[in-house]
Amino acid sequence: MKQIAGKGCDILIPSGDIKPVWDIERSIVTKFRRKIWSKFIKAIIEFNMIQDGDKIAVGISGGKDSLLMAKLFQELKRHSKNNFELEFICTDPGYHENIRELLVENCKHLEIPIKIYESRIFEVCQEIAGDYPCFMCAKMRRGALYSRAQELGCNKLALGHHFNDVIETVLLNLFYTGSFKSMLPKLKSTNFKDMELIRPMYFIEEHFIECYTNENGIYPLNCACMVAADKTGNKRYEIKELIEELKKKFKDVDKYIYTATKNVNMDAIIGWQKDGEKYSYLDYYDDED
Ligand SMILES: Nc1ncnc2c1ncn2[C@@H]1O[C@H](COP(=O)(O)OP(=O)(O)OP(=O)(O)O)[C@@H](O)[C@H]1O
Repeated sequence: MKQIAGKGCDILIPSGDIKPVWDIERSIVTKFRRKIWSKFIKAIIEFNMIQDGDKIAVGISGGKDSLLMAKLFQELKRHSKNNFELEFICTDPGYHENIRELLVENCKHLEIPIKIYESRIFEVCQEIAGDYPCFMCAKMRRGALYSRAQELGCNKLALGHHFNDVIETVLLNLFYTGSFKSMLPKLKSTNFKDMELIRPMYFIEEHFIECYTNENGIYPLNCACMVAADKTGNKRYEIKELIEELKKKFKDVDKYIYTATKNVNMDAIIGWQKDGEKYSYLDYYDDED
């Protein structure tokens, strides 16, 4: 499988065989209770992500993050006071047949009742997105997931972005677009009426997702992209490395990057954007006398 993965991707290969599903589920509320389960619950509560009557489409790409997210939601449904329904959906963007087989086998073993929908996303990106297919691919996948979710009567779409995705996004925006912008834990869709996107893994650190995956012998889809492999230098990996380097000298730098997104001091900001409009602090400078 390794030769199918994109260049520059981290490959997660478990050291042992996959454990029985019962053990895997138990590990979430025992060994990984503090580092994974509690963080999942914290995000759901802090950002008020689930309400009675919700029908949530859980996006499963087959990677480590979304496979864990599926198990977390199943566990939550078993214990939650909230009355909500779940659908597990995958848009197959054109995975290699071995990759698709791995996805199906994993979901079977993990008892995730996945619904897989065909699409030609990789093919389309290959044809028309030139040297930078990632942005287009992500947008198309998101659109396809929203459509499927809506067809299934869902009002929410859950994605498996985790804590490291969040802080890497903050730095990517800072360094490569010159803007201070985060990834929000939930947001309303602008294109799909009454649909909301939620990111319940917002506080879970990637390292613990890797530990859980490895410890349970799960072989997830590792960077199943068939398009971008040789085209783009992956900036996200560079940022990941940079954060790791910084952490050697300043252990909590990751926590501080996140905290900064909650502590923007508008009295010390030169300019900002809101609802597509640009503002400058000078617009208000003389009002403050
Ligand atoms: N083809 C897909 N079908 C369903 N959901 C998807 C698909 N691609 C992405 N997603 C959802 O969007 C999230 C973020 O996608 P991204 O491509 O950034 O994945 P990732 O960080 O590699 O996560 P994962 O380990 O779950 O693949 C995934 O965790 C998953 O919830």
